[in-house]
Parts: sequence; structure tokens; C-alpha cells
Amino acid sequence: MPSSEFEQQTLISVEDVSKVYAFKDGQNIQALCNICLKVPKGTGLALVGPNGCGKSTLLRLIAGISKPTSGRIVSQGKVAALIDPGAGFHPELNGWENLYFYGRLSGLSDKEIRRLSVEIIEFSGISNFLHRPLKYYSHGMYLRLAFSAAVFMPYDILLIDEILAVGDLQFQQRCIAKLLDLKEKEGRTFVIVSHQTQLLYQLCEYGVWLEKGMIKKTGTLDNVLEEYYTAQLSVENAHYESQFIDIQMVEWDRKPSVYHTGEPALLSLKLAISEVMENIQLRINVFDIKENFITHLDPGLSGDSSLNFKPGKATVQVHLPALDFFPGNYFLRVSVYDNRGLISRIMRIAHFHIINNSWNKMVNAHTTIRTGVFLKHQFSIIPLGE
Ligand SMILES: Nc1ncnc2c1ncn2[C@@H]1O[C@H](COP(=O)(O)OP(=O)(O)OP(=O)(O)O)[C@@H](O)[C@H]1O
Repeated sequence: MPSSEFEQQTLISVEDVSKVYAFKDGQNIQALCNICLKVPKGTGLALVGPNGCGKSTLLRLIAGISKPTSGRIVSQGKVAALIDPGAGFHPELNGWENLYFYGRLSGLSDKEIRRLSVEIIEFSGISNFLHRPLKYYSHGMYLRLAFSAAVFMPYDILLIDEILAVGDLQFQQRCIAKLLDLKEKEGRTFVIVSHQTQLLYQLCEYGVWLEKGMIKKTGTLDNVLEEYYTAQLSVENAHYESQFIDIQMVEWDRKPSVYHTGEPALLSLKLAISEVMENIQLRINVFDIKENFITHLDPGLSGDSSLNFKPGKATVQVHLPALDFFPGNYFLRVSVYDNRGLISRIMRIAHFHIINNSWNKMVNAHTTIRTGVFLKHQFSIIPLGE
């Protein structure tokens, strides 16, 4: 993210911030190193990166929960944090009392708290439990109350650390809708740490990729995620070289390769061939990011005959009329076989991301975190009579 993109109406300015955790045994951990970034009003900024790269530390510094070792953070507005859900809540107090307690901590008058409480309780969906002490709440109920209270309290900047992944899916969707509403209507600003691409795409336009406490890339979310996932996947690329055929490039028709469920796509494979090759079988396996096998594509399955190549370069195109995948991140493994067996293979390549669209609202409501192939289907009820 070049800072020029963030020059207007900056709400958070992180200026050359470093954070070192010092341990009693004299050891130090440099969690953040010379971080500079600006977050403009009314935008969503996603912090991405591998475990331990400093995302939560940065959020805690912006929230003022901990102090930078050097540099400074300037926030132009009231910052609310959903980092430790329920921070500011007391287990012995009941739900109502906690809302008042929390509201007063946020600087609200009792009258304002009373007005907001009606909305908070309705949104949380746990009105029946509000007279009970918090210590008897289930974890999910606790999170619902904590999230609802944080979202409805007045703030300019909301910091969210993975918490949206915790609630049940329906509540999660409701929270996302509410946050989007606040962003659009009131210009609220979000900084979000999440490993859920879908969620990030829903709430954020910009991204920062952190690596070992340093900024690796900043920019639009599309560009940042594209490079982040590419780097993750290429770490494990393996290439069985064949002297007759070389897979030179496998890529989607869209960059970054982000598609909605059901959209068409075109996959291109560039091959370099050194001799006549007949009866070649091409197999493309699709995996999700956790390496679960999802499906495979090969000319035999689609009714095309096996492929024959002359020496030179060739491009094989695979037309996919509908990428019917659940939202998530996927990658390919491309293998080439001849009559004798495997002759060339590329692992973990051509990653692609599927995000929701509105073609089926029911699918949207229930598919935030699952990967897999979406089978078009229809249910019908056949009455059996009396
Ligand atoms: N309170 C702390 N005391 C000491 N070290 C800490 C503390 N909090 C974080 N660290 C260290 O700082 C580094 C960055 O941690 P941080 O929690 O910010 O990473 P993260 O990107 O949020 O990771 P994850 O995705 O696993 O949540 C890690 O090496 C971690 O061990």
C-alpha cells in the first residue's frame, strides 16, 4: 500500500513502529520492525500473514492495549477493539449489568446505554439469558453479547482479531451485514485480522501482508492476497522434469484469480515439447488450501480424446463453464501421463479463490468456511398420502 493511496482523511497513522518483547532471561523477540502505514476513513484494511508474523501485536498497538518500543501511532477517532472478546465484561454481573458497565467504560450516559441496549439485545439474540450472570453463558453466547455490544457502541475505528470466525455461521453473516452497513452509512473504519479470505473480501478493500514483523506488501486486497497466496504455494512447488515435455506455465484467465461461485473460467497450460508425443493424458487435480482433494479434470472425463503433440510449444486450454465451488482457496496439481505412466508433474500451482455471489442466497448463508464442489440440485417432496 503506497502511502499516497492513504493520504486522504487518514484515521490511523502508524509511524515507523517497532515492538520488541523482552523476556526475563534476557531474550528478546522483535515482533514488529519499522512499520509504516495509514488507514483512511471508511475503509477496511486486512492484515494477513503467517502465524507469528505480528498481526495481533499490530492490532494491540493500534488499540492502545500495548505500547510500541519505538515509533508512534496516531489515531484520529475513537478506537474500539474486538481482540479479547468480553474484555470489559465481568463474569459475576448479568448481561444487563454488563452492558451498563461496558457502556460506561465507553463513556456513554445511562440514557444512551438504555437506548443502545435495546438494539444490542435484539441483535445478540440472547435476550432470554440477560438476567443470568455471565459466568453461566456458553462461549458462543458470551461472544454474541461481546460482539453485539462492541459493534453498537459508538466508535470510528473497529479492530477485529479473528473473532468473527468463532460464532455460528448465521450470526457471523448477520455481523458482517451489520459491519458493512456501518461502513457504508456511517463511514466506520475496520482493521481486520483473519485467515478467512471470504470475510476479508466482504469487509476490506486494502491489505497489508506482514512477514516476520515486517511489511512485505501493501496495496489493494486483491493484489496483496494474490502475492501472499502465490508465495505460500510456491514454497512447495516440485517439478518432475521430463526430457520430452515441460509444463512451463499454468494460469487462469483472471488476475488475481478470484471468481464468484458459478462463474466461467479459462485455464491455460503452456507446454514445451521436444518430440512427437501421442496419447498423452493430462490430469488436473483440484485441492483446497488444506490439501483436501476436491475434484479432477481430464480430457477423458470430459469426453475429449487423449492429446497428441508435435515438437514445439503448445497451449492447452481448459474451458470451465461454471466454477461451482464453495467459497475458499484452491490450487491445482497438473500431471502429464503417456502410455508408460507419469512423465511430468507440477504440484501446488495456479491457486484460485472462490468468493460468494448472490445467485443463491441460501448457499451464501451457509457456506462461509467450507470448501468443496457445489452440486446443483433440487429437492422435492413426494406426498405419501394419509
Ligand atoms: N505478550 C507477548 N510476549 C512475548 N512475545 C509475544 C507476545 N505476544 C506476541 N509475542 C511474539 O511476537 C511475535 C508476533 O506474535 P503475534 O501474536 O503478533 O503474531 P500473529 O501474526 O498475530 O500470529 P497468529 O496468526 O498466530 O495469531 C511472535 O513471535 C510471538 O511469539
